Amino acid sequence: MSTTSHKGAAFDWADPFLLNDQLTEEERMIRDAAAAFAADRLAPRVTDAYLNETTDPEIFREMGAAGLLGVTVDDAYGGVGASYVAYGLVAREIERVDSGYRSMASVQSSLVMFPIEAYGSEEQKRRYLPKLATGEFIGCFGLTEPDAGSDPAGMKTRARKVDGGYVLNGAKTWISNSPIADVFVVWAKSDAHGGKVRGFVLDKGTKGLSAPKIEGKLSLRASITGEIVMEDVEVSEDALLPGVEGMGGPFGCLNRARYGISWGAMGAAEDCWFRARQYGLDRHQFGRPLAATQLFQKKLADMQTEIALGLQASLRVGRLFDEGRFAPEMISIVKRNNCGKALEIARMARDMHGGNGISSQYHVIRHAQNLETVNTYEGTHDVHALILGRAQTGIQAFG
Ligand SMILES: Cc1cc2nc3c(=O)[nH]c(=O)nc-3n(C[C@H](O)[C@H](O)[C@H](O)COP(=O)(O)OP(=O)(O)OC[C@H]3O[C@@H](n4cnc5c(N)ncnc54)[C@H](O)[C@@H]3O)c2cc1C
Repeated sequence: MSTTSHKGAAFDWADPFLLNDQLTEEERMIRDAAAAFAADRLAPRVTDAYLNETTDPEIFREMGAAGLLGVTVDDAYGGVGASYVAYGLVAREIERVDSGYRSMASVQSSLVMFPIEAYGSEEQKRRYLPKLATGEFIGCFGLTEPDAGSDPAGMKTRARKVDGGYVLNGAKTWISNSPIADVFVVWAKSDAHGGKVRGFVLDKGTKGLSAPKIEGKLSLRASITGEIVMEDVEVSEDALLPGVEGMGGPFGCLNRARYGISWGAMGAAEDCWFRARQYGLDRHQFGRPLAATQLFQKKLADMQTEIALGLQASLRVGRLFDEGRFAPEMISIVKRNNCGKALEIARMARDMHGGNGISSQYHVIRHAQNLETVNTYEGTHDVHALILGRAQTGIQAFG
């Protein structure tokens, strides 16, 4: 990295606010392990996976072996027991390669392991968490439905109480990992609990449970997505997550995943920024490098600025998370802004690569396509604006 001395202070163009210095030794070690894993195991596979729309389930086992699943989960259950900042750093390194790979890991850690750890019985924790941590089990999280996306409380999935358990009926859609999942965390309105939303943990192979793949995605193609169809799925009482009732259950999980996404999106943006810079130095037009032009440098400055600010904001929210002082609105700020800025940066990097920018070999268009999804899932850019508008005005504008 080039450093320029100025009155004794060093400026590292790639780390303008010296984020590295603000991390603990453990956080740096976890980040470096994730970076090495991403470079060695993920980067060589991603172009083929993306072009062929294939997801190798083995990646979960490899992530587990590298200690990248359940980063914040208690080590007594197979997790790493590290900080939320460490979790964010892992997301950043994985998404530097591809948002789809980060999605696979985010779902496993924040949307499946977290609710089982936070809301599950001791028996559920012991049964699922260690195998989810090693990647032997793959998890998915079913909240979104065909008619309930931004408004998940409008879900139609129902759990009907029967002797010794429940019968579930309904359909979930756009569910990451579902076609290859062993463990399904699904949310349903339960008649035994006054119609309140409850969480259930279902096992693959249960009668009436299926998870067809959604074909033809032009974004996030390295991460498999499917439906969850539940037709009279009968489960015993011990499938219910006992520790939570109402929409606070799924939102507790989403808070964590969204926070991780705020870091991840910046990882994808950094990859685009670094690639655009290098391309500008290497590519000559009109007898000089593209990087010698003012317009090119202005674009690099915009990228550097947004990424430096975005990472610093995510670090702050992560520290507040670790201190138990976070509010969901803080997460809306960083999820919304970092995803929106990352998408702009990826599109800009695509443009700066000219015609080469549309080739899979240069990676930037893949990031741009992926970030379209990242900007939409886990609360769209606009819905997070409405959450922040409500916080300021006291008026809910959702509908
Ligand atoms: C690849 C992929 C993976 C996903 N993985 C999962 C998963 O693992 N689990 C899961 O449960 N879900 C998952 N999702 C679903 C995702 O969370 C939803 O797509 C998202 O919540 C948006 O819902 P929707 O698609 O129904 O859009 P809609 O809610 O129909 O929104 C459409 C548009 O309308 C806007 N809009 C909505 N309401 C308002 C309003 N009140 N005011 C103004 N504008 C509004 C939105 O901002 C958006 O621009 C995934 C989605 C994708 C694409």
